[in-house]
Amino acid sequence: MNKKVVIIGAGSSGRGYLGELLYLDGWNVVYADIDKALTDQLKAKKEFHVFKYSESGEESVVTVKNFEAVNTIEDHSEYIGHLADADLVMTALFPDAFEQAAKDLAEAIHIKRKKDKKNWFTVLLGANYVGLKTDYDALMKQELSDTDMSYYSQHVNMVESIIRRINSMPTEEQYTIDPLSVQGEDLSTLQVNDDVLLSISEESLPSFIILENDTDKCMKTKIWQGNTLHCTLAFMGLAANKTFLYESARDEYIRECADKAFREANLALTKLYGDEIQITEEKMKNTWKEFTDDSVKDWLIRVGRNPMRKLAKNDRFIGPALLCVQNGIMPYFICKGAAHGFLYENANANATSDQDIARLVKDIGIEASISQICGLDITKPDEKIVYDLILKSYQDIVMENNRILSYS
Ligand SMILES: NC(=O)c1ccc[n+]([C@@H]2O[C@H](COP(=O)([O-])OP(=O)(O)OC[C@H]3O[C@@H](n4cnc5c(N)ncnc54)[C@H](O)[C@@H]3O)[C@@H](O)[C@H]2O)c1
Ligand SMILES: O=P(O)(O)OC[C@@H](O)[C@@H](O)[C@H](O)[C@H](O)CO
Repeated sequence: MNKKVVIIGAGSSGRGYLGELLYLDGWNVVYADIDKALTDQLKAKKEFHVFKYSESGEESVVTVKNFEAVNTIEDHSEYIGHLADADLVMTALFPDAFEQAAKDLAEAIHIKRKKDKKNWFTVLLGANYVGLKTDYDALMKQELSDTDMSYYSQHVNMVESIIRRINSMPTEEQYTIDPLSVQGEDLSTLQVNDDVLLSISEESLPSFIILENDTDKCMKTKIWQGNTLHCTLAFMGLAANKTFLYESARDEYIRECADKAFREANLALTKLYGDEIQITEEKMKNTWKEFTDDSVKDWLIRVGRNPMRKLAKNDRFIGPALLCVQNGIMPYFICKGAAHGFLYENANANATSDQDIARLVKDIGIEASISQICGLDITKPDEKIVYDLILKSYQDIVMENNRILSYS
């Protein structure tokens, strides 16, 4: 009999990456999502398409079938029941959903403890987030009673994984074929911390898993340099009214800035992890080949989405910028990318100031906005350098924009 896996979060990564690989690997997948429109469509259509593009731009399409879908609110008890008897649970969520996911996992753990289930409960955590396991563990501690906590320590294994495949919303053409479709790369592996072997044997794991012994390093070297470059392209591209990532990467000036931001971050990370992670020119060339290619039409609004999260202290700009300063490296281009994030205007008129940084800057000023969003304490010398670099860069961009306007 096929084994059952529940994926919490059936978005681009949940269904378009994890779900697709699990389907090809023969697992019974249950998609659990809070978005009713999405779960209704998954229930009704019973299939979706994943458009994948290889490095050389070749397209392949997988039609994913044989799954169940539950809404985490409307079908709550059915959802918790699935969690409680799944062989494996995976998450593909943004940080603002971690707390709710922890509550739901705690409910399932309570049921398992009451039923005296002695089998291990394995949860593979997925998100672009440095400190993923530590923060989930803390959330679980908050949600569980003492008795459930003791069950948790003996029978629950929460393990970090690295969601790496770039997956985006469909193009208009793909949307017409299938509104549930996802477009992205064809990466067919998932890195998972080898702590997973505490609760599952290697043979019982999905075959596409690659075991890693230091996922914190994997996460930092992903978010604090790859995503730094990616988001610099997004913030600068959006400020220049571009739509797709490849357009931004083909702009010589933007590409140069993102390239230099990556190199600053890479240099800082080598101080942490040694020269073995130093980027080679060949790798850099491949990166630019990939990002200037227009096979995957990745939307800049997706890559730059939720700029406040991305400008937070532990994320893709301030994380590597502080590491640079601590190691005597000036994070000039990282801070330039960050500064462009403060221009981010959400096109949706109903967007809250939580989504619309430009509006917050108008309301409270750039200085307070940088301190508040980036969590920088200007009484600390290292943090003051990063704060100043972002502030000066922002002022420079605004002055330059005004100059262009006044001469045109
Ligand atoms: N898309 C990518 O290229 C990519 C690559 C690497 C990492 N990631 C990371 O993967 C995670 C998911 O990203 P995505 O691109 O799939 O986003 P997405 O917006 O496509 O999907 C997230 C899904 O989570 C659902 N959700 C929100 N709260 C929930 C809850 N409490 N319970 C269940 N479902 C809930 C949303 O309705 C949505 O369908 C993020 O942390 C992202 O940074 C994405
Ligand atoms: O998912 P976010 O919002 O944290 O970041 C947007 C993109 O940079 C990200 O999804 C990348 O596509 C991904 O991290 C590539 O592995």
